[in-house]
Amino acid sequence: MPSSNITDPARPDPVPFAVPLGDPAGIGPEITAKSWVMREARGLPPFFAVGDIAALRAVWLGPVQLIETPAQAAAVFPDALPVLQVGDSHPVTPGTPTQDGALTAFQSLEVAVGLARQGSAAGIVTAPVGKEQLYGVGFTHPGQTEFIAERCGVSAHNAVMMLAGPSLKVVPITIHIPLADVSAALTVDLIRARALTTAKGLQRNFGIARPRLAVAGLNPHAGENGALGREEVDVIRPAVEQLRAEGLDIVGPLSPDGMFHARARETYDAALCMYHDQALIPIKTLNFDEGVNITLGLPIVRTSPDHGTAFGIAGTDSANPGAMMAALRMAAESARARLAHG
Ligand SMILES: NC(=O)C1=CN([C@@H]2O[C@H](COP(=O)(O)OP(=O)(O)OC[C@H]3O[C@@H](n4cnc5c(N)ncnc54)[C@H](O)[C@@H]3O)[C@@H](O)[C@H]2O)C=CC1
Ligand SMILES: NCC(=O)COP(=O)(O)O
Repeated sequence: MPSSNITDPARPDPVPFAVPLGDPAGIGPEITAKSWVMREARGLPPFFAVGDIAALRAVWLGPVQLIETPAQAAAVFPDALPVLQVGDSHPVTPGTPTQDGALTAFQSLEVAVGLARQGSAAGIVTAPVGKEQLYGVGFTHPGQTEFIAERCGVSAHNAVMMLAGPSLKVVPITIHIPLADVSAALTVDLIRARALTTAKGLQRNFGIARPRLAVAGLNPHAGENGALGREEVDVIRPAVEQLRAEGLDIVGPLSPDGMFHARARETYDAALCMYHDQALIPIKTLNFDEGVNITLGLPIVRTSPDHGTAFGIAGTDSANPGAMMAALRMAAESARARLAHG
């Protein structure tokens, strides 16, 4: 499989990134268009939208140009936002998701992953999808992370969701499952797989030679040695000890409430958290407008803004493109780091 290559000397134009527009009724089209407007000011890599041009037209009057292949994108990009149309065009009302829109989002993701896997795109930067809407049209994965991993032949265990911002990087060990199921889902194997992929991902995508990992407990005060819950004693500490014996620079389980203040954050490169909100609340509090969701452990580059579809503000021209631009920049940096570090 070709690696993500944005500087292939045999190709005169840089290979562009594919941006599946996500739910057409969400803010994905708006933040993609606003990112294109800021392309020079923010030094963004070339990219093309994958989806329904009607979704862009519903929120933006700027220049768009249909392309038939990704190879046409680099030449178009300086003057117009290139769009690879997926399926038929459907009417789009921002803020009102539809089944047709969810199907377009699903198909756009599939197309974009295929283009990245075959090397026609340097990677993918996904705009937000509505998970409830996707589930409604037969999407059987918990999220895009697991879908992309499967299409790349990587098991869900070995694909890691990392949320990364200027102040913090976090990894949820369990992701989109009910809180009531978290304890049963936590195993030494899962923590080990996520930690190893995270360490490798920090080296490969961020150029951190010897990553330092901090592992959160699950219970208040990391369980007080079993008095406030057994998960730390039975699962988390054994996993950390095994990983340390394997050579990882890793500490924990730490009290979750005390590991995200500024001085604590200086002691590690990424925090492994036991469930979705334990990881995402601190990063979104600190870095909402520049937080990036990057998938580690894949043969392709995949990033995304940290936020969702924001249906409530879609069509009001108030969506902040900061996280989308950060996702585009991180995709380009990650592709470069992969070339340098292998
Ligand atoms: N990567 C993805 O595809 C993600 C998708 N989602 C999906 O998004 C949908 C809505 O999820 P919520 O929990 O409401 O989160 P959300 O991130 O869409 O919205 C949370 C709050 O932040 C605001 N907001 C979000 N992005 C913004 C931006 N760029 N500029 C200004 N304000 C912004 C919204 O207006 C809302 O007040 C759900 O269906 C969920 O499945 C949620 C997170 C990530
Ligand atoms: N809360 C993060 C999120 O929903 C992103 O999920 P994914 O669709 O990127 O797997």
